[in-house]
Amino acid sequence: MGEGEENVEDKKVMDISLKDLSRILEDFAKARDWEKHHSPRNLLLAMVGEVGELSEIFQWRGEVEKGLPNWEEADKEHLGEELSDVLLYLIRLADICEIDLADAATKKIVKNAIKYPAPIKKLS
Ligand SMILES: Nc1ccn([C@H]2C[C@H](O)[C@@H](COP(=O)(O)OP(=O)(O)OP(=O)(O)O)O2)c(=O)n1
Repeated sequence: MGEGEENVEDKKVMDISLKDLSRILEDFAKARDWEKHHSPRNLLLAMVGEVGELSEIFQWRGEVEKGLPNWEEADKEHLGEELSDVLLYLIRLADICEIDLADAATKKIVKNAIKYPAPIKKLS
């Protein structure tokens, strides 16, 4: 097990930065000599594959209620894993492309707020 991996597997992580996850994924790939496979295109295709696996969980279920009240715990756990696979490939893709994802996402939220201003609430 590489540096940082024990930490994320053994206890519930309440807060971790995108940068920390990036470094863990970099170490993970280095330890397995996978860096040669982690090209932007390969990572993008792997991520899209995981989006497909994520979609399969929702496929044929009909509309799903917020909080997934009627789901089995095992299905919720599976959902968490597929969401994580998408996130991890996205973070790795951004890192390999030398995009600071936290910075880019924060700037994009600001841009969205300018494009879609919230309606002004009247004082009553
Ligand atoms: N070359 C690789 C292969 C895997 N992973 C990591 C990123 C994902 O989080 C996870 C994906 O692993 P699998 O390809 O085994 O996919 P699943 O975990 O979805 O397994 P399965 O497809 O059997 O459900 O492993 C990676 O970084 N680089």
